[in-house]
Amino acid sequence: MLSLSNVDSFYGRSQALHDMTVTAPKGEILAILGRNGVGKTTLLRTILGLTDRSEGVISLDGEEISARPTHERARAGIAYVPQGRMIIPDFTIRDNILMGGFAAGGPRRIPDIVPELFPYLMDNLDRPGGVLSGGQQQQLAIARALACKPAVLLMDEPTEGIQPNIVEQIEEIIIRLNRELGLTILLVEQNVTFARRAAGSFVMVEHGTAVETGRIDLLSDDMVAKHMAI
Ligand SMILES: Nc1ncnc2c1ncn2[C@@H]1O[C@H](COP(=O)(O)OP(=O)(O)OP(=O)(O)O)[C@@H](O)[C@H]1O
Repeated sequence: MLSLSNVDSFYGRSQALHDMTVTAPKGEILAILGRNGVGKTTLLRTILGLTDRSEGVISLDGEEISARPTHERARAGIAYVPQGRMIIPDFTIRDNILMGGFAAGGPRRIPDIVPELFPYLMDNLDRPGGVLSGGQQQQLAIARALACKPAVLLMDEPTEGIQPNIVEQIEEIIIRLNRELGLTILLVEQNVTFARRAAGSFVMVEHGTAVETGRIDLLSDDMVAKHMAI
């Protein structure tokens, strides 16, 4: 279980999260919902200690991690699939994947699940990451995160900007990572239909705070219209 209690988070003097309290139950997907710019990415970055400063308590399986540096949070089992994927285009696909293991300080090897999930990546390990399509780069970002041997995956809009025919593949992989590997996933998602299908619980973010949170079947169309319609 990953939880935030009364967390504030700052970029310089600008406060982006206000009194954020939310829990991601172990082995479940938590959908993080809300309009653009409300603080969803900041919530993920705060969990990893990537904003300038934060206050409040962040705990993983009952252990407080809020005071720890980012690399120790990675070693504690939290991996990040950032918005925009952040592939290094000149590095090979192999090296992009192995970078994830480097973050966690573990052995540098490609995780066993990667050939099964992403055969295309395995067949092209020596090619540069930059030749991949958006969807393939998203697969690579997920493979890189898995190399960290995570218990918790933070995923930021993983299907954004991806060709429609690949979106479904990525969605199925997210569900498999949760159902088959038991990963706890915090998923920033604009697609409410997919969030309802994949997630066990949700948090609706507005102005940097959780305005609604609960089991996913309590996510009403009214809440979606109120907090997500443009
Ligand atoms: N590096 C930064 N420095 C200063 N302010 C930032 C920085 N990153 C984000 N912000 C501000 O923090 C607030 C929350 O942004 P954030 O990116 O977390 O929102 P979001 O809900 O993830 O939006 P989107 O859906 O567009 O990614 C915004 O007001 C944004 O301008």
